[in-house]
Amino acid sequence: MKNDVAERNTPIITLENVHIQLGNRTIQEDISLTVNEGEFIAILGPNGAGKSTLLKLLLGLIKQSSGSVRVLGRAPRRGNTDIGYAPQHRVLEADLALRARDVVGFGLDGHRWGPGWPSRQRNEIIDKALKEVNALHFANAPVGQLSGGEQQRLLIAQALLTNPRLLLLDEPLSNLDITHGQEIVTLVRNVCRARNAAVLLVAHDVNPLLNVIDKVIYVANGNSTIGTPDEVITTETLTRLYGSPVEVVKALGRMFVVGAET
Ligand SMILES: Nc1ncnc2c1ncn2[C@@H]1O[C@H](COP(=O)(O)OP(=O)(O)OP(=O)(O)O)[C@@H](O)[C@H]1O
Repeated sequence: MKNDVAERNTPIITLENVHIQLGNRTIQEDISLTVNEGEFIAILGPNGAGKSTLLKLLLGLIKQSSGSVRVLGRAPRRGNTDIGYAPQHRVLEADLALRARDVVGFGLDGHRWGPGWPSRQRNEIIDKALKEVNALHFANAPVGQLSGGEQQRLLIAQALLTNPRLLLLDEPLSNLDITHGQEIVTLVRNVCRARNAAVLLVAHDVNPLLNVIDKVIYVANGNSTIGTPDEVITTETLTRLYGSPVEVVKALGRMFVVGAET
């Protein structure tokens, strides 16, 4: 079930006519959008379209060349504890000796309960996050021996440590099969609803997310648009974004984009 409309009227992110240039490459020509409190949004688009770049912009890791960016009422800044971020993740080495709870604890480094606080509070915060992602039972396991889905849950726990109002998840479903991907989607949906946090989740396939997301941001060929999946994932809209013929096929409650590298 999606979020209640009444909860979704406070802007958390506002981009106005934002142009992003990296080196001599234009990543976004003119992106404008608003994300409201508690919204669950998928960021979609082909490889290299600029999905991760959009997250980096919100994190203050890169800067727009023109236009206005507001996140939680301010210009983006590094180290904003109101934002939880889980970067793109590759499966960890099997012989990595760190425990799961140590990996989650890295999310506190640089914050109030960082490594200088080997305290009860630090452990309580880590345990609370582990519980929220249903990972307490493997808290002391060597992280390299955990499955891709279990490792992904740890990254989400890490991102939750500072009680963020905005969660940015970069491809949390990559490397997961359908069942484990669905577990992560349900988990993120529950977190989003329980905390009324906005979530931006980068993905390659909208289908595992169709029943839970409020909107999609689709980026392609330097262009972007935001709306519900039914508004955005259409032959007409995607052909305009890509600047070349694209066909959207809908079957069995799923959406397929044909004619573009997705
Ligand atoms: N510092 C840089 N200078 C020039 N180009 C860059 C720089 N950093 C990233 N890029 C380019 O920007 C583009 C967008 O990268 P980004 O990682 O945002 O894409 P993405 O949509 O997340 O891709 P993927 O789905 O493959 O992860 C890529 O073509 C990348 O090579």
